[in-house]
Amino acid sequence: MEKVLVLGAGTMGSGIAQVVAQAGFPVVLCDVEDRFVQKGLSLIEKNLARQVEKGKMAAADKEAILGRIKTTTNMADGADVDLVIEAVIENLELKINVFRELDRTIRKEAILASNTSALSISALAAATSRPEKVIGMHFFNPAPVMQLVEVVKGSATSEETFATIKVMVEKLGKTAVAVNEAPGFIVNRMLVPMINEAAYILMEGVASAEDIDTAMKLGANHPIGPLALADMIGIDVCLAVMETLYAEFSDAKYRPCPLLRKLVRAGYLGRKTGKGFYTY
Ligand SMILES: CC(=O)CC(=O)SCCNC(=O)CCNC(=O)[C@H](O)C(C)(C)COP(=O)(O)OP(=O)(O)OC[C@H]1O[C@@H](n2cnc3c(N)ncnc32)[C@H](O)[C@@H]1OP(=O)(O)O
Ligand SMILES: NC(=O)C1=CN([C@@H]2O[C@H](COP(=O)(O)OP(=O)(O)OC[C@H]3O[C@@H](n4cnc5c(N)ncnc54)[C@H](O)[C@@H]3O)[C@@H](O)[C@H]2O)C=CC1
Repeated sequence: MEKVLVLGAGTMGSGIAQVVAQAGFPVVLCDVEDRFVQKGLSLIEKNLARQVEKGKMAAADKEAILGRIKTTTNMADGADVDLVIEAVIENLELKINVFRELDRTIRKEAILASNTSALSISALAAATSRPEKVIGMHFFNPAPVMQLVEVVKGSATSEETFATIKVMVEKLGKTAVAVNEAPGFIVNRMLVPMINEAAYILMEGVASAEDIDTAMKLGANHPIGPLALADMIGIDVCLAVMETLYAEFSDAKYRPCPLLRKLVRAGYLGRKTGKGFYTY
């Protein structure tokens, strides 16, 4: 693996680009508009500056990492990469279109990976002429901190592609777990229904947001409470995961909490919009 294109410079794309550049690989970071790319880049700069301030990183290393990140709004600037990590919004139709375009634009030898939270890798692969080179590479938020990457095999993913990505995950300093495609993979199938249940507890007036979060921090030793976590993930992403689980399993136990929908409709998506279950 020599060069990587990260598509989408939001919460995850920016964090993933940082991880890849920090591991020494050149990165092309692409989003649809320059202001989104610049926002992602400034997030990376802020994270690296914090590491320098804490004495955990040399200032020269920060500059070297930033020097490895090239920004663009034109996917074709990454045409010669070895790996694409797609991190655009969690919408199947959009991702299918993106994979169709990637397949046309990026050299045929490249692996096309998706950071999708819950969607079908096989559906994305079917939009390309190289389904054996399409795979899930699911990072966790915040990507620079969280150790896990779920490596998700779709119906057509080859063992060679899986092995290459597993080695890449190790080079990024992370731990891979192997997943045979299923809605929500491993973590989100358990974690997001828990967040959904916390939203129901709030909606039913059983407890306040603060008390729900305190309960799970002190009663279950979670690092942050489920509602604060939802704000960190993005309430739109949580809702999209629940909708995928509900539709794919056709099982009422995954029904999305109406409060999630109400917050998303209001534009209260969490930290990224300054308001969600909490105000920032
Ligand atoms: C939706 C999906 O598809 C999948 C998902 O991602 S689900 C979400 C998975 N993530 C989680 O469950 C996260 C749960 N929360 C946590 O683990 C912790 O609260 C946390 C790591 C996020 C923050 O830890 P904390 O102890 O509360 O705060 P803090 O002391 O400020 O941060 C700890 C470290 O993380 C770093 N950090 C925190 N937020 C960060 C961010 N957004 N980006 C980069 N680094 C960050 C801090 O700089 C700090 O680094 P050092 O140890 O090097 O100093
Ligand atoms: N937020 C989280 O905690 C996690 C999210 N994910 C997944 O990662 C993906 C991205 O999520 P976030 O970063 O949270 O979303 P986000 O909303 O923060 O960022 C998405 C970015 O994609 C851009 N985008 C949209 N269409 C595009 C296109 N055609 N080409 C290039 N860029 C495009 C948007 O402009 C935006 O900047 C989703 O699939 C999500 O489910 C995975 C792990 C954790």
